[in-house]
Amino acid sequence: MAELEPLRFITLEGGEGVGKSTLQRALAERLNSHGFDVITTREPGGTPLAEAVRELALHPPENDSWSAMSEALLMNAARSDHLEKLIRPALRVGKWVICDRFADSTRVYQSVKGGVSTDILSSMEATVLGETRPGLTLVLDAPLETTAGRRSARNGPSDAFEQRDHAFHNAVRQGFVAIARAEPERCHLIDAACSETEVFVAAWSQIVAKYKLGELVR
Ligand SMILES: Nc1ncnc2c1ncn2[C@@H]1O[C@H](COP(=O)(O)OP(=O)(O)O)[C@@H](O)[C@H]1O
Ligand SMILES: Cc1cn([C@H]2C[C@H](O)[C@@H](COP(=O)(O)OP(=O)(O)O)O2)c(=O)[nH]c1=O
Repeated sequence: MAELEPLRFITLEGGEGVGKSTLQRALAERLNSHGFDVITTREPGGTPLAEAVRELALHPPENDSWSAMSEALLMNAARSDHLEKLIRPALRVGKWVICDRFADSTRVYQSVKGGVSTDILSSMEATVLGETRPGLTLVLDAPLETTAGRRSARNGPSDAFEQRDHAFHNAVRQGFVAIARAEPERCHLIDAACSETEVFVAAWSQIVAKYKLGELVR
């Protein structure tokens, strides 16, 4: 049987401030420069409804918060809309889609938060994604000191939450590394402590290899 081509659907994963959006812009620019049509998008979000869910999920009313189960449902509801209205239609007409965070973020964040079993998270993921699985997932990894520095350079001094939650950020980091190691066919771990150029070169070489772009992009 002929091997199926990987979907031109690339996801970028990793902790906050690791460099996903920066890499997304650079990859889209490079693909564009070779004449490919590229959609860049993010999760939670990417469609008007999913962006509304993002606002709800990330900024609940003061003195209230979502349980991990509610968050997992919200992320999956947003993802379902995003897949249906943006990602699948784009892939169908031959566009590339580069998404800043996707299903691995739910696996990691909602399980680190506790309270939802891996079985439940996996079954939600399978139901929502169906056949639309990323062809390539680039997992950006860097020491927490590096990402904390980048976040505070971006946002100003890190807030009390970030200071307090070293253990949380560490669990998130380990969660992404574990996924990358468990699924080497789909995922590639990138040392994101390097310069922007080095991160880009590592990511681009994975794309060239995975999609056999070879002569097309030289
Ligand atoms: N490889 C890198 N080296 C140094 N700084 C970086 C690198 N990648 C991104 N940055 C900077 O770090 C900050 C966070 O990057 P960003 O791409 O927004 O991360 P994320 O999308 O993962 O939260 C930004 O100010 C960005 O310019
Ligand atoms: C996609 C997704 C994100 N998240 C969280 C991770 C981030 O804390 C937040 C998205 O915030 P965002 O500002 O996009 O993160 P970053 O700083 O990496 O650019 O939502 C989940 O908890 N579950 C999910 O499924």
